[in-house]
Amino acid sequence: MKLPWYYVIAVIILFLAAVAVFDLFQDGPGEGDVLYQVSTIDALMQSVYDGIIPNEELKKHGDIGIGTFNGLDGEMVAVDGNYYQIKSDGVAYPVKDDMMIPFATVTFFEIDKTILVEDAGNFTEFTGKMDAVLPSSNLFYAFRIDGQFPYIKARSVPKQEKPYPLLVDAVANQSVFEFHNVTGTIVGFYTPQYGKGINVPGYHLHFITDDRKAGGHILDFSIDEADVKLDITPEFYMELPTDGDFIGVDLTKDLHKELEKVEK
Ligand SMILES: CC(=O)[C@](C)(O)C(=O)O
Repeated sequence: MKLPWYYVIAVIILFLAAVAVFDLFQDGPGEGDVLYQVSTIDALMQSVYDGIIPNEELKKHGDIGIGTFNGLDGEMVAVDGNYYQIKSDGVAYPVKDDMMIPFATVTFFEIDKTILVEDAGNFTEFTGKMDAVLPSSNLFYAFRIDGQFPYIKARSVPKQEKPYPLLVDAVANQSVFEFHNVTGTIVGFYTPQYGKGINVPGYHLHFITDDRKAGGHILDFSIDEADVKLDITPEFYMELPTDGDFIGVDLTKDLHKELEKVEK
């Protein structure tokens, strides 16, 4: 018995609809929640600044993220699939596809949870409020916070020349930018304490203004009221250098004291 073509079409549509509805009621993270990382923070701390993949490759793995560029030339902010390089002049430049990346963390952002944060007077208070409501301190998360912020203190670092200095020495020449009552987007990641050495344990946040013209690596900030959009990223993929300074760098050291000087 040959079914009329419209019967077949109807069955296919019904099947696809059933799959879509089933997916909507699935708990937990969305599909493809992969955190994609280039190199490690402890390698960066020890001057591994030569890029290993071009930004054209990196952006295939995420539409939101943070990082830096070849020679430690500025701060990366990726949001809505647009990648920006905030240089030490404080200006956000579009990232060219051939720019090489030594360190970055990106993902395709899917909101799994929205957390209202109120009256966080500084980064430490923000951390305390978030730590109290995170689903678990054992998971990796991506964050996005759009809004107006009473205060943001951010930095960028100038391009370094070889022989490269340690990150803790490079940031001694950082440019610091202070924003007051500024509207924009904070993007970043939470790394569990067991991930130290791989990325910044706790919160690593970058900022870009609403007009996408300025920003940097967040050293301090405050929130009156904002929705923190959170993406649970249970899968982790890391791209490591197979040559250059990474091969011989000592990654057994405990650098948490140096990291505290660099990150905040
Ligand atoms: C260079 C910089 O500020 C980074 C990559 O965001 C960091 O070191 O955390």
